[in-house]
Amino acid sequence: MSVQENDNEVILVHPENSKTTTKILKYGATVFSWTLNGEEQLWLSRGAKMDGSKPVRGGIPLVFPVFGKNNSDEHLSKLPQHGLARNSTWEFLGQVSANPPVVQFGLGPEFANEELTKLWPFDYSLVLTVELGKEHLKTAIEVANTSRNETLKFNWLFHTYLKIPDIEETMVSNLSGSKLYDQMLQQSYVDRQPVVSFHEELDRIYQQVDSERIIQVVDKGHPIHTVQRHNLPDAVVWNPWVEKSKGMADFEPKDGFKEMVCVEPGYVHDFVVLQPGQTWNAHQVLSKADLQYQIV
Ligand SMILES: O=P(O)(O)OC[C@H]1O[C@H](O)[C@H](O)[C@@H](O)[C@@H]1O
Repeated sequence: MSVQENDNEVILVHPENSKTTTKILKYGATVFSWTLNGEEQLWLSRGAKMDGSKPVRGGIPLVFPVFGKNNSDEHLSKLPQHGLARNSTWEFLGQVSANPPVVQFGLGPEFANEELTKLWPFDYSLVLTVELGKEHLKTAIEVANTSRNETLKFNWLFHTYLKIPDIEETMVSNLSGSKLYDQMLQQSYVDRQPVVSFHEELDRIYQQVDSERIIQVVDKGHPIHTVQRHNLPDAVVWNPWVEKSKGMADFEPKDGFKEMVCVEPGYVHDFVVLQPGQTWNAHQVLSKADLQYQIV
């Protein structure tokens, strides 16, 4: 059996390599582990809450309908940081393919966190599709506006925590020349550095990065993660470093920031707006892959 379901999680094992697996928690439909030939690719905090009491610190939390904390929209401003999808238990919709194994999860106001749904009372339907390839992990989202008369506006983001051996030896490539909003400096500018490197807390929203740009995480000259995006023009790059890690109760060990970097493909520079009956699709594909030097 390549797909197993229990009360809280769904586990996929690749039929051609039992050491290639992924695990998804129904809470948040959070992918919290992805092993490629026995090697874990995602970072998961040892202090992560897996019991539904808090969004998972690590893996791939799903951000919807708002990225960060909104202060201006009448309804979105009532939601906590990063919305309600990561705080809701999703419905397991089942397996849709055997090789590669593909499963789906669904969320709508009828299943979502009740308290938060009262604060953001819109009609929508989300379907998350997780595909475990021999060499990749694809997560795809479809958002439908199921209302008869109201528009739906939202952000989407895959808050992907990637596991790395050493943040100080890590570079994130292929973002050079892109406009960004630096959340630390609270300023927008164009990144003129050839690669992103890490020496302190870094929290940047790269905006409208051409989807042809394949973002890579490079460790001592080797690409250890390759992130391809479809319909996800923005990419947040984040490492909390020393102080911010100390301040997060579920971030363990405290020096765990050395072994993680978040590269978060999303649609956050603006809202996606759907008219009644419309749908929107996007996906990310994670893999290792050869080094791609791209012209910028
Ligand atoms: O602590 P959380 O709500 O999970 O947010 C974790 C992080 O998410 C994103 O990467 C934001 O850019 C950061 O500013 C934020 O700190």
